[in-house]
Amino acid sequence: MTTPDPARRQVHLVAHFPGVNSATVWSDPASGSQIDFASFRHFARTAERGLFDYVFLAEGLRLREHGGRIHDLDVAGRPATLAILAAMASVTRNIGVVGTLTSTFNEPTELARQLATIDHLSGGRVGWNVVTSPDAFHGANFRRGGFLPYAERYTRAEEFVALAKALWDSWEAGAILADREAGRFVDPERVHRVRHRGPQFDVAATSTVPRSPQGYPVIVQAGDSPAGRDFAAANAEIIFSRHTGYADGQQFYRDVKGRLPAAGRDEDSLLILPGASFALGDTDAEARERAREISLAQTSPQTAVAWVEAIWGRALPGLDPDGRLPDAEPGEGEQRQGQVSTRVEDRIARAAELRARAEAERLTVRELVAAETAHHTFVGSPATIAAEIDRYVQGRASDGFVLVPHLTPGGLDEFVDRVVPLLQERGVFRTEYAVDPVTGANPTLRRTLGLPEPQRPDSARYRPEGGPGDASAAESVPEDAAVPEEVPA
Ligand SMILES: Cc1cc2nc3c(=O)[nH]c(=O)nc-3n(C[C@H](O)[C@H](O)[C@H](O)COP(=O)(O)O)c2cc1C
Repeated sequence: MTTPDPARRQVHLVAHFPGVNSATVWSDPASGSQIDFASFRHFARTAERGLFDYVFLAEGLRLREHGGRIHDLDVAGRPATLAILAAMASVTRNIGVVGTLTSTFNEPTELARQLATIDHLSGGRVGWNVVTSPDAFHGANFRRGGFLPYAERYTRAEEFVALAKALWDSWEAGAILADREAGRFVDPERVHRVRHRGPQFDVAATSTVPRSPQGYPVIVQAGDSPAGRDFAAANAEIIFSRHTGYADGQQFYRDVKGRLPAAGRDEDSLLILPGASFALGDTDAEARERAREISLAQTSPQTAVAWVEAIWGRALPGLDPDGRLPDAEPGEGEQRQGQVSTRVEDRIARAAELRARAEAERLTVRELVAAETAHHTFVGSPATIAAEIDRYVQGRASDGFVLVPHLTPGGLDEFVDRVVPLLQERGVFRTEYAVDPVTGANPTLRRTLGLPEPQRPDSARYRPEGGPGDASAAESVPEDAAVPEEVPA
């Protein structure tokens, strides 16, 4: 084990709890529960043993459906994010805990309070992955039903995050006096009400929670459109991306980092971490064989048929997973709901492409689906995978990876045991967390990530005599600053 080499870009690693979905091999005898606390504890502690930056949860607000029925790969459930973050924080000490929570269906004051609370309980180790949620299928879960028009989802996200930050910043340092002699606990002059009027929210709120040890939770974003990228450049400190190819990753990296100067930010204030899966073996050949086995295990006969039906947009009764693709042409219906990746623009062209591949490679339906959905980013021996991760980071194709193992909860263990030491030997991965040598205090998540702590806005902005500050930023201001009656559009 060597110390990190300051001349080389450092790798960031995130552990994505796999739960149960189409990439998880739940039928493997080594697979455990996706909901028992023991699974979350094992996974979070393994990631902490591997000195990962944080452990991560995606969010699914509604069980997927296929052909109007619950899609079985979601039946096992998707437990709620905040409770799991708190639980994982309580059994770890230094690693960050980051959860996905939609800005489309939550309310800012309540969500800001929940996140700030866990940020305090964990010693400043929390992050929030702000997503805008995919569609009206999920929207039907909520009070207003339906969905927002696409563009409005990002304007709502902007307003949501601005309001959350105003609340998180609304307690000044030193607001808690705890002065026994004077009998004063809080200095009310230093706790500011936030008055916000905007197209999405009209709120007069006070935060019930002081600023956290890292200021406020780290903001993560996952969304790929130009609007999503602009939102990230203005608001996020991390992007969870889908761009796992090397050249594609470099292009995405340049694009997003190129948007930062317009937002007054520098390159290192935003980290780009694509999702990645891996198949390890003692040798590269053994790893390739293992990757093939995993893809086949991920594609049960039922999964293969459901995948083809989702592309074909219709039920295909009698389709043999060990036989050929159907002769019938695709329909126009939506067979699958709640899964963005199965939507197809031109079904007939896609069907022709699949038929051509199956014929050329002499593949059965199941083999074809396994080949089409195989998405291991890293396949090889520990040395090969460590070298590959290092290449991506030095080549600015990413700042590291969000690793998604195929087994819950033990799928990360071999990566921690076999690949992490090799990254450390290369001098590109930490060999310890930055625990305070005097107090023993844990590092905040921002510190672990090497991100600057957010500066609290100048207190003058919070006082009537200081004026409202920048009027263009006055959509979300403390109530005791002058607030315009109407927020300019
Ligand atoms: C890598 C990645 C992960 C995502 N994870 C989630 C998730 O866990 N839950 C969710 O509701 N949406 C998730 N989304 C969806 C985004 O929030 C967003 O709704 C979607 O990508 C459409 O926005 P876009 O057009 O800007 O990409 C994810 C998107 C990406 C790219």
